[in-house]
Amino acid sequence: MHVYLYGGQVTSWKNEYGEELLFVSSKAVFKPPKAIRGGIPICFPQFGSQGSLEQHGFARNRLWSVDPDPPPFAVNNPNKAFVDLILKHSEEDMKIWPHRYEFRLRITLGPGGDLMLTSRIRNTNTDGKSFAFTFAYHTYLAVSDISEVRVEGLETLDYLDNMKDKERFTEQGDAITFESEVSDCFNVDKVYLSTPTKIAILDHERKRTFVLRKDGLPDAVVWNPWDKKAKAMPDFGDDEYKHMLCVEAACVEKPIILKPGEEWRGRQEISAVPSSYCSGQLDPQKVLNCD
Ligand SMILES: O=P(O)(O)OC[C@H]1O[C@@H](O)[C@H](O)[C@@H](O)[C@@H]1O
Repeated sequence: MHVYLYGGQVTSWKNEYGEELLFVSSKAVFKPPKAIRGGIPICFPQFGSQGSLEQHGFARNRLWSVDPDPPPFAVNNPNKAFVDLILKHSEEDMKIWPHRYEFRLRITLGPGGDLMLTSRIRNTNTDGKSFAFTFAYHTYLAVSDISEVRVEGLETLDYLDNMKDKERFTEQGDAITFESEVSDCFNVDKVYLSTPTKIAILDHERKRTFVLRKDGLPDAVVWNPWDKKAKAMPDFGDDEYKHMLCVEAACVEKPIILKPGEEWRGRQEISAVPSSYCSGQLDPQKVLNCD
């Protein structure tokens, strides 16, 4: 696992065979001012462009620190490998977001190779003011070929379509796939609302299933830029959209509000398992029910 202090960002997560499980663009730039294109950027205190801040907020392009003395978690498992990072308000940032906060991020590699991210965000305002924020773990999963991928767990849910002015739609009954017979441009950019806590991303070609579990984050974003948008992004290769999919545990529709002294927690855990191990016939119910 690799973690950058720049962005507090995980940029590499491998399985026991040394295979990379996260996508990072070959054109990614690992220094300011832009966020690193790939891995797991943290979107805070604003997801997307709805708000006064730059797209996805500023946490992803700030320099975080290693937290020397993190407050303990209620349950601490000594067998896990983890790193604690912290980001605090700066005088400069208070000009664009006038709040004091402490954002603690614990990145844990579980005994089975699972990747867990736990965020604890505390309002440390001294002026008695609450603040509101939206959030996402903008997770870039590495996939063999986007046309071989299926996402399960989001069927029949409502979503906001960022490609259609954030209009609200309801997903049809089937698992989500990423092929388009009608057009060669298939930019997917949807915010699924109030989703189940478990989502499965099946990569048929690689026979790998990512199981994403989340807590404190009601929504889930699914994004792939497809070819036209890929070409327009300077830090993204023209064909790289075929080998990635963003599935992001998020809180977008209803911002989180914290009073001074209050703390919020949001967690995302991903495991990568052989599809057969979990699902047999790639049966969605079996994938979602396995633990
Ligand atoms: O290029 P950025 O700022 O990293 O954003 C990438 C994408 O991130 C997704 O989460 C958003 O839903 C998309 O709208 C956006 O295009």
